[in-house]
Amino acid sequence: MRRKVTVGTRDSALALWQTRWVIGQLEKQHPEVTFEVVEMKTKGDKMLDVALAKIGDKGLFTKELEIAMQNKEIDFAVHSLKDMPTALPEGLTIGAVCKRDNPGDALVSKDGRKLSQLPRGARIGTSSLRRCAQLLSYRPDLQLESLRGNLNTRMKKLAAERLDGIILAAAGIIRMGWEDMIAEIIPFNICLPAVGQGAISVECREDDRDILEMLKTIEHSETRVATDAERSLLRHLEGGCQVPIGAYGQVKNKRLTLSALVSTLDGSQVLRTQGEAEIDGAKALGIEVAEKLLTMGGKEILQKVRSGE
Ligand SMILES: NCc1[nH]cc(CCC(=O)O)c1CC(=O)O
Repeated sequence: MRRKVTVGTRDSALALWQTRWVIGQLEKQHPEVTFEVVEMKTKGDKMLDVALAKIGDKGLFTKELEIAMQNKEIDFAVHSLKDMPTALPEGLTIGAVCKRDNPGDALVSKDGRKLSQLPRGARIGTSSLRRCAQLLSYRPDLQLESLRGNLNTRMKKLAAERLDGIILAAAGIIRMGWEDMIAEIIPFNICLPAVGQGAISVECREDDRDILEMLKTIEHSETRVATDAERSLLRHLEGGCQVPIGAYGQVKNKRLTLSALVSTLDGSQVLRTQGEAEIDGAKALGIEVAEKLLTMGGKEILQKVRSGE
């Protein structure tokens, strides 16, 4: 085993927290190894004020790290699985998917009100098409305002822009130590999470045996299986950030379930379905549930959203 390992990460507070967490776990098993952290800015970090759906680039938060990995400047990179494209660049692989934290979306509101208690026409900050569509479907009176930036920036905008609330991934809020600010984890029947939400992933070179071996110690097989199903669904729908798509996989009693959703941007049409399979059938289940959505009318919805109608 090598003595020194170089780890790439974005430089946001959340990314650094996640990277330190991964290194902390690895150090328990490999006290002889020194981990050196290399902070990098990705294109997504340089365009933090632009709506993701408008940039529409795959690998916005990963590409620079991936190039550094291919060039052997870093040995592995720590990501939020949610930010990873479903197709990886040549020669790279996901060496570990770690145990998922709370996968839900959380409401942080002005005076701790829950979603159902917000006044009519309340102004809610989120730039995610998936969150907007589902919130509008539940409460068409809500006014959704664009909200981008790192978690710190978004939290500050709650007060600065006098919003009634903002929606963020629960996992991110909890990792930053702001759990007390969560008014409500929004139930999945109202807002189904993004593919991979709440899971940290580690990407590395697929031929780097030492690193692959090392990463096995932080792999969580149930999270891997669940998120494999979600990512397979997203790949089949050719999702990305331009279409409201939600999915949540879960392993219970050695069975895998996958719930999924496709919606129009305004939440006027929301399709939901689910499926179940053995745990070794994650990829096939993702495709099966995606196909179900497409035949239920998802095909027309995807066409509508993509053509900008
Ligand atoms: N899109 C940015 C992003 N990527 C991962 C997380 C949260 C952490 C996670 O899902 O593991 C967030 C913040 C958010 O969506 O509020």
